Amino acid sequence: MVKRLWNLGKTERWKMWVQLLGQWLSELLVVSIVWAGSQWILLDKVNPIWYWIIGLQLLVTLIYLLAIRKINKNGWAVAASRDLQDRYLNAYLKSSDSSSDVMLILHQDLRTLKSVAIFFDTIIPTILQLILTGVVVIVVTLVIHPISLLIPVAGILLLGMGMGMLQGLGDKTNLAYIKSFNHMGQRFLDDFLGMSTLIMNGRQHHYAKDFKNDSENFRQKTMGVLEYQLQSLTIMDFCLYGTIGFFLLAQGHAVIAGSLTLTSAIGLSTLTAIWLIDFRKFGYFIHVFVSTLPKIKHLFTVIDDATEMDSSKSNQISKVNKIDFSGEFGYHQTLFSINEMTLVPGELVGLTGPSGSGKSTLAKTMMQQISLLSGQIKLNDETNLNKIDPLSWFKHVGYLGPTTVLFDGTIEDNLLLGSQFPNWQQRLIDLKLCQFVNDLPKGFKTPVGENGAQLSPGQRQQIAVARAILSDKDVFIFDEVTSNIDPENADMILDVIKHLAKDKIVLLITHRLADLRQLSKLYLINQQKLVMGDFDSLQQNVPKFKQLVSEQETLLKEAGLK
Ligand SMILES: Nc1ncnc2c1ncn2[C@@H]1O[C@H](COP(=O)(O)OP(=O)(O)OP(=O)(O)O)[C@@H](O)[C@H]1O
Repeated sequence: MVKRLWNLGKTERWKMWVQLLGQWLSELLVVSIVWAGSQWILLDKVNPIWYWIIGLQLLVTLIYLLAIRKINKNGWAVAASRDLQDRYLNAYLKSSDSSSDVMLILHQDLRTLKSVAIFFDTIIPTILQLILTGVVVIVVTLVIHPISLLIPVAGILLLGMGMGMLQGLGDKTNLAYIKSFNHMGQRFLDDFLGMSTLIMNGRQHHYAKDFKNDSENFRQKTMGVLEYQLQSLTIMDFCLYGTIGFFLLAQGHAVIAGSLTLTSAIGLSTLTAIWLIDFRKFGYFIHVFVSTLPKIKHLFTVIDDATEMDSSKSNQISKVNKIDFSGEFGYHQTLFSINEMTLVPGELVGLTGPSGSGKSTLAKTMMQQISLLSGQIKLNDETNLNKIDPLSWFKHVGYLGPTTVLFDGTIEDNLLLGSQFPNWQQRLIDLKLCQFVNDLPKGFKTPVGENGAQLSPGQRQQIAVARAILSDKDVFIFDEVTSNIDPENADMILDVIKHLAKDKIVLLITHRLADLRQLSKLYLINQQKLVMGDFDSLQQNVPKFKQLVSEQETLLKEAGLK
């Protein structure tokens, strides 16, 4: 996974190398100045090589700080984050349905996308800087006083062991914290939402006690996490600052013993201290990074799933003239099966059945949101739907469900979202759709309000149907579009759908009696099978259909609508 992250934003990666070089040389400049300064103060003369080293470091540092840093700032981090974001969003759009669970995951993923930049602008440069300084420390120490190298190496090993031991404890502490947080959140919400019921029943004191216990439990778990984090910091500090202290003592001892000059001891100590302080920074960043890793892994899973889907669904189609269905439909278990069903332009086909029988499942399968359990949906007698790229398929198919989605803007903005019609107003007149707009003072420029709040449900549905029709697809699926609106608007929309079906493939999913009566080709999901007929034949031959009809008639009578 680290390799995959490394490969993101490749073309801009050189900017990180420039940034790294600038940062690294400015860090080493401090060491060079201290080392040369100590020679100047203690020996009254400076080795000429320092002039060259300091001069070069100073030049690079100044160029970096004054010119490059401004232009180059985090160039790779920005490009790599954008690269990951593009790949993720592309994959997400290909594979999404818009259920609330998916929206929740999307929110989490977007947060991860924001936080992933730390990898490119901080963690990688810190690791590389650590390696570069490490090489300098090793080479210089081996040349000047090899035995001194043992101390930082031992300190780093000790640090690794300490952090490794804490890791296991950390997972347990974090899990306990998350559990108590979830529990507390649920309890709080339950109590809060049901407060008036609790008060009416005089039970608020009992729940207050529960709530108090939960908060105490939560407080303790939170303190546990804080304690653990402090312990980790203490161990890191103990190992690294302890190593620096011990190194200084050892250097002092070497100077007294005469095996090291004082100026070399000062130089080596400064260099090693800087290296160990970088380790301290790295320890913190890696902790942040490790906790983000599972979330980043999820982003790559979404991307990989979509890539896999892409390679198996690479076909395109120019026009849909025929759709044949055969197979089993459902989520994990078969809801119903189809032996044979064909949709062609020129005939309106209805689909009905009891609630939960799987009508919307068929629509979702056609929209490629779920897969067939077995069998196939064949297009134009030649291509299997599951081999068609979803984005290409959506150019040919339009779905409209019972819930209308309108966007804050004018009626015209909403109608023309996906419009292919240059002469769209004439098309609406021909269809006798959205005629209510003529009575509005601002006509098509009337604002609809958030999600169409300024319009009636029937008017909203007319706009949604009109928008679907103006997008000029080959195939239309209308799922209960006449169900939740007044009979007058529902009749008008049914007329429009019938008109549309004269030259388009149209499937109307409905249980509304007035619709069912007018459909000459009607499929009923009955006992997990599809039965075909028209209103009269189904009523005669299928008791379940007869029952559905009589239930609806009773409801209509009770509502005074019949
Ligand atoms: N995402 C899902 N995962 C698993 N099962 C689901 C999912 N969505 C729906 N179902 C189940 O599939 C079955 C059929 O649902 P579907 O929405 O297709 O029925 P329907 O005939 O359209 O019903 P209605 O007329 O009430 O809208 C139901 O039992 C439902 O609980």
